[in-house]
Amino acid sequence: MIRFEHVTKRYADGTTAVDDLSFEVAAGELVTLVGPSGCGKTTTMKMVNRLIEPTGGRILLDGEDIAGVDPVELRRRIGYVIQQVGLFPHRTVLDNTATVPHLLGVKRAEARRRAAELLDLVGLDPAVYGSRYPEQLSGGQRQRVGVARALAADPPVLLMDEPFGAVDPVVRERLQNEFLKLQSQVRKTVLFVTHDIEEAVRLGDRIAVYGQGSIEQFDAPAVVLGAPATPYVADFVGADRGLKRLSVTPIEAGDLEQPPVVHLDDPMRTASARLAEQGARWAVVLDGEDNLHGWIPAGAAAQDGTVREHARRMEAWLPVGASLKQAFSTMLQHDAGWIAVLGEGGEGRFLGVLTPARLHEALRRSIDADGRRVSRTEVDVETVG
Ligand SMILES: Nc1ncnc2c1ncn2[C@@H]1O[C@H](COP(=O)(O)OP(=O)(O)OP(=O)(O)O)[C@@H](O)[C@H]1O
Repeated sequence: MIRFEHVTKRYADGTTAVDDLSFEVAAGELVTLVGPSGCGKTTTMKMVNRLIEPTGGRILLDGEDIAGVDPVELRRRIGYVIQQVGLFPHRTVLDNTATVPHLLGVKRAEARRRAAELLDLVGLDPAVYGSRYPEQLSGGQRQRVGVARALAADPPVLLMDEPFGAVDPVVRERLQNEFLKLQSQVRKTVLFVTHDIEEAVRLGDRIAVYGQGSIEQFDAPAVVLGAPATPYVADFVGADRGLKRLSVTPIEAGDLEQPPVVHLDDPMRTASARLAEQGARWAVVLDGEDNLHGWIPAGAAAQDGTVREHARRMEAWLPVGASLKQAFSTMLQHDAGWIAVLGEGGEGRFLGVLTPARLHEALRRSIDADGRRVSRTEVDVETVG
């Protein structure tokens, strides 16, 4: 969708901001450009909507060299969100959002109707906020209007330059989550500039880590964190990259342990025998439909009645595909030594359990797999103890 071919930008004073840059962003993909101040991120971005012209190479949009496209026409296909949103101070939130479609010839009523829908989509009730003026909004709300406005003309491409840079960390995280949800619905092709590696990792399908004017690594977040391509990237992503990586590494079925499983209607005698046979300290309890009910400790091995009378509920569970960070956090939240993992969507069947040891193994296996570019199931890890 967006393709950089050997793009260079040398400013008049001789500064080379971007040097022989080549990369591609697929349709519907969100790529974050991350790197220290002055490394050329904004220059890269502004070349896409021709606010800056490259001095070498070319940029293709949907296969078309943008050098031959009229800049005004080009910008209609590209939404642009920046840190200081630049809303019109004397226009209401609704009119701010409706401006571009209206300029493009959409009838005023229709443009306003669409603007109200978009405000809703970014989490601002149009009935409450639509008639306000920008100065009557918080910083986070202004950024949301900026995103709604950029989406108003329904462009296939979005350029976002530190859009959440000026709000406090809590609001920032909320905006990031909302934006991810929004992106899963609208699936724009997005180039997103940030200097914050956490933000880059959370949002990006892939990340471009910039050195000085060039890309040091262009990969999925988990790969950048698990297998940094150069010492520079390792240093940039930080010493705690293992911890950051937890949040971008999903739980896979192959990571799970299979404890003894009993059913609610099993006689206790059967359950006790199964626990003893496997030398287990607890078993997972499923109901008649094989859905997770809870667990039963070996200590409750009374011989009378059914499992139902002794089973305990289990709240610590996650769907497969949730992140290892969520798994760790769920363990801590429920003070649980393990969590149950269910099929897709969380309503699925019981797949197995994740223990701290298994979590650690999963992390090591996925780092190794990314480093060697093989699938996680192909990796064996040796464990200590
Ligand atoms: N108009 C200009 N003339 C000369 N040099 C420029 C110009 N604009 C940017 N530069 C230089 O080009 C380099 C890259 O700038 P750019 O704004 O792309 O960096 P950035 O990675 O976006 O930085 P930041 O995160 O601080 O915004 C910097 O060294 C900058 O000083």
